[in-house]
Amino acid sequence: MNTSMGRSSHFVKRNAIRVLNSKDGCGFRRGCSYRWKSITDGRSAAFLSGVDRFHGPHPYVRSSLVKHPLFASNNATPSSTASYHATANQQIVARRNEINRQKREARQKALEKDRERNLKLRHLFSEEVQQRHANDGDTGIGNDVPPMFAVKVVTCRTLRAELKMNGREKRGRMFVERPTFFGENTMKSIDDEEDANNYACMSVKALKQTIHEFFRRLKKSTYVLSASLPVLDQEGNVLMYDDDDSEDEDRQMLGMWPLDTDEDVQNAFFEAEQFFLHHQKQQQHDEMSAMKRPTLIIHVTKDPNAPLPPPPPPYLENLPDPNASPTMTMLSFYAFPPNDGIVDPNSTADQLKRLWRPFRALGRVYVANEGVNAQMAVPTNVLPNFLKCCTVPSDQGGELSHVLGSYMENGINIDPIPVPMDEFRQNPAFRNLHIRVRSQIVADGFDKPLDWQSAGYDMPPLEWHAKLKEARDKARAVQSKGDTSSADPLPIVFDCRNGYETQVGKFELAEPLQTENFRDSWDVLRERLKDTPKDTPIMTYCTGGIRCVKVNAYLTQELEFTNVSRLAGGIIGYDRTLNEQAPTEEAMFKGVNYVFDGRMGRRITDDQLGTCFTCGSKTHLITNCKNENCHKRMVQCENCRDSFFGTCSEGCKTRVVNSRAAPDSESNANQVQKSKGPDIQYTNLGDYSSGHSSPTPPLLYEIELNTAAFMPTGAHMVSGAMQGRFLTMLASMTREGRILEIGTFTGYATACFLEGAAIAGKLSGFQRIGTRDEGPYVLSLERDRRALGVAAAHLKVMSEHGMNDQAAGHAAELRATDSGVGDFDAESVTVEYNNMASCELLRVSDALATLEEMASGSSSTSAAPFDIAFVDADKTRLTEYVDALVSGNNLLKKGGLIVVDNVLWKGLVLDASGVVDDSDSSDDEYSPEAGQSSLKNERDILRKNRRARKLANKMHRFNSAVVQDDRVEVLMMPIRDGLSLIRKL
Ligand SMILES: C[S@@+](CC[C@H](N)C(=O)[O-])C[C@H]1O[C@@H](n2cnc3c(N)ncnc32)[C@H](O)[C@@H]1O
Repeated sequence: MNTSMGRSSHFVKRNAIRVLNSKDGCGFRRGCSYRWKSITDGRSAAFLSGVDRFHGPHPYVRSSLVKHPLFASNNATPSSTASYHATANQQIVARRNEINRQKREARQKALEKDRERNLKLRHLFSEEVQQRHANDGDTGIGNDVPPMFAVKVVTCRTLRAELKMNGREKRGRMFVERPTFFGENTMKSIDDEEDANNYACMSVKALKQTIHEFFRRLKKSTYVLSASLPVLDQEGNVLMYDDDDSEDEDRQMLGMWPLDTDEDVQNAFFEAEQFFLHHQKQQQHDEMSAMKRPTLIIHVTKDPNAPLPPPPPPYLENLPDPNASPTMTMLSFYAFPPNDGIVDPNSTADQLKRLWRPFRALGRVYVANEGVNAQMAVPTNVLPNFLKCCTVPSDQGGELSHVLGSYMENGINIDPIPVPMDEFRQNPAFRNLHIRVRSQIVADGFDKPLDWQSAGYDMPPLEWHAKLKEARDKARAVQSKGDTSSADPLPIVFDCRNGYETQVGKFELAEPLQTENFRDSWDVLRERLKDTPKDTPIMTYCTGGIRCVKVNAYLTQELEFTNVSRLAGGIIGYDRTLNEQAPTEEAMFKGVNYVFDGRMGRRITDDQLGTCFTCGSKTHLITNCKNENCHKRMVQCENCRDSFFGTCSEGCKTRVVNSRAAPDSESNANQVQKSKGPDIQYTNLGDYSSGHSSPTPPLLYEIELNTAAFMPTGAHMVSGAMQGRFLTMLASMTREGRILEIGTFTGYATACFLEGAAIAGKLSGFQRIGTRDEGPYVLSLERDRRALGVAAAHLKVMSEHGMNDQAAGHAAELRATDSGVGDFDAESVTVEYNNMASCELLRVSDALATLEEMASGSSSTSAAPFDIAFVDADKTRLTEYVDALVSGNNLLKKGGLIVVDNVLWKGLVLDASGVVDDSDSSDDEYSPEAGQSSLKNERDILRKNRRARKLANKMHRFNSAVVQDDRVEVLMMPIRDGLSLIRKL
């Protein structure tokens, strides 16, 4: 960029305040990289796709900039955090690569060995070698012996069952090279490595090694080998049989002899050879043997002297098969072991993994020095065993009593209604069991830990229920009759969950702390309680109880309150206890209990406390945006969820639609992330069209979101995805890619034109980057300094990073960090894109005046004529703009195209009457009135707006005039708010 952009003074400050006050935005963390999102305002979201520009912003939703609290501290800048994560990620990736490399090498070695063995076998099997052996007659007894032994290996039933060997592993055949010393009728002691290689299988060790290559599972067991000669059928074929667990004596009776020493092994092969030669003789005699080579049967049986495996711990006795469970049970628990806590969290995590493996449980478990925090799904048929495993004391075989056991406050919170397996598979709360070691099980932000053992009274759910009911009745009495007779003050009830959790459900009388993160609670509590007497009863609750341990420790130890209690087992415990012990009682908790697993929430009562993020109606549903790049958590009603395909905005919806419609274009750098899920059922043609158009580059979505954040009242003015793609297509079809834009705003259409101009330049074979005088070049005129500042930042990102996901990330950072965007205080700025096209943003006081100057050739701004002029500003003077563009050839080439936006003027051109009041000529879409009028969602309301009617009349007059102008040819297209293509003849 060839300009210095001024720091935004007024602008930055204004948004900084918005950040601090923001209640409706949220920064969030996904995986290990921080992602920044802003909640766009409803109206801009509705306008983002460009499908519907008529819908106004929803009054319930305010746009805001969002700042992640992590970055709020002075020393944690986004870049330092990002670099920290980058380093951590690099280490993980390097380690993974190293492991993969080693695996590859080992595999390569094994393949190489296999190949060598196969080659050798093939050679030995070759007719030539067989023939040579036959001719050599090297057995010393004048008969020919093939160079290979066939060895049939049979494993016993006990081993098969114990090692869960499949059919193919039960038995098999391998070929062994006949050792040369066999011809000399001698034994060989095989002790060095070379010998072992040359005489594979001629020692116990070598034989076992070869067997392991075919029967890999045997490695895990202790077994003994014995051998027998083959049994032949009447035609001389070797019979295979299933082995059983014969005792020693039986084995001898069956003609099996043990292979305990190397000598035994060699003798066995020797016997096999003799047996074969004997049969060969017989074959010559009666021509019946089908045995082609010496054959030995090797029996693999469990070693009777192997030590017995230790008995299973009591909790694994009679363990049913967890895979056969028809349901899953959701549960949660936490423990703060006293004294030194968990001394070695890593080994505890390993221990938990090992002990819980047989249960096939899923979930998310955190282990830290301070304790364990678990949310899990356990197959219901093994639940009793699992509970035993976690709770049995050490003297009864329990291995977890030092971390869980009696330290699990309120035991294990078990959801009373198990989830059927089908349902669980469709919408899994967890997919794996993740046991992670963390510095804390609940991040609190304290410099040093408090005493978690001393955290107020742990109030049983029914007592809590009664207390709350009593307080509610008292509060009602005070309200209705002004009865203040009671001496006891009402308790303060704190909902200690984060703001988003309380949106869909809470206890009556509760005051939500409204934090974005748990660690923000301390300031909120200190401020709220600063004038409260220390003996005021304070009751706290959260989802499962763990957060209240910390809150109450803070209230008692730091703020010195004396009458503090917390709901034992949290809302989950309350729900279960009430269901089990007082099912007829009306629950004091209303709505949905938000939970941190795939279910998102458990409905406790039918009350709908939430407000739909999209339409503002009441709902109890909470969800995450289905656009995986966004994933914003939001309250959204069923209707909006269906019409937005589970996404939060038109922008995200289009991304999801595009990504599902383009399953094969993954290699495209601009490809948006592919979403999983069922195929989309399109409900309107706009969605269908988006779904069947090439994906919009990710950068453009971020430009829309930035516009909503930086220029909320004008966010509806951006061209949007559908129109933007159309403009790119038009620009790419020109010969030179020379585009003039009137009305840059935040640079959405400018970016589309620049993209198209670069394509045009490439297709036409331009060798140099375009300039004012020739080649692919976009000139965009704008008078608003703030809009230009935002546009300049966007085009800089595009110039440096392109339009892909990475570029989108940089653009998203602009609104997240509020940096790099300021009022434009230069005259112009030029950026280059793709080594092909350049783009100049020019600040003007009036675009029409600048155009007229350029047309006359007198201006310093003059440029070679353009292929396309996009008129997207100053809608009351369209006739003058078209005039300036078509008279003379300085501005627009002969045959060039003028594109005029908004020619249908929100549909009101239909109503346009013959009475046109010209008195108001100060049109500007980006005016306060325009912002206000677009707040309203219905055309009828617009009809009542005098100014809107006047503008519609003007537009109608322009449309009627231009179609009669014989210097041009017009095609009006009902895309979005109407686009007229006006070709200069
Ligand atoms: C509809 S917006 C442009 C939107 C943009 N082309 C896009 O697609 O994202 C109109 C812009 O024109 C600018 N504008 C209006 N009148 C103007 C004038 N006389 N001279 C220069 N700019 C003007 C406004 O400040 C506003 O930013």
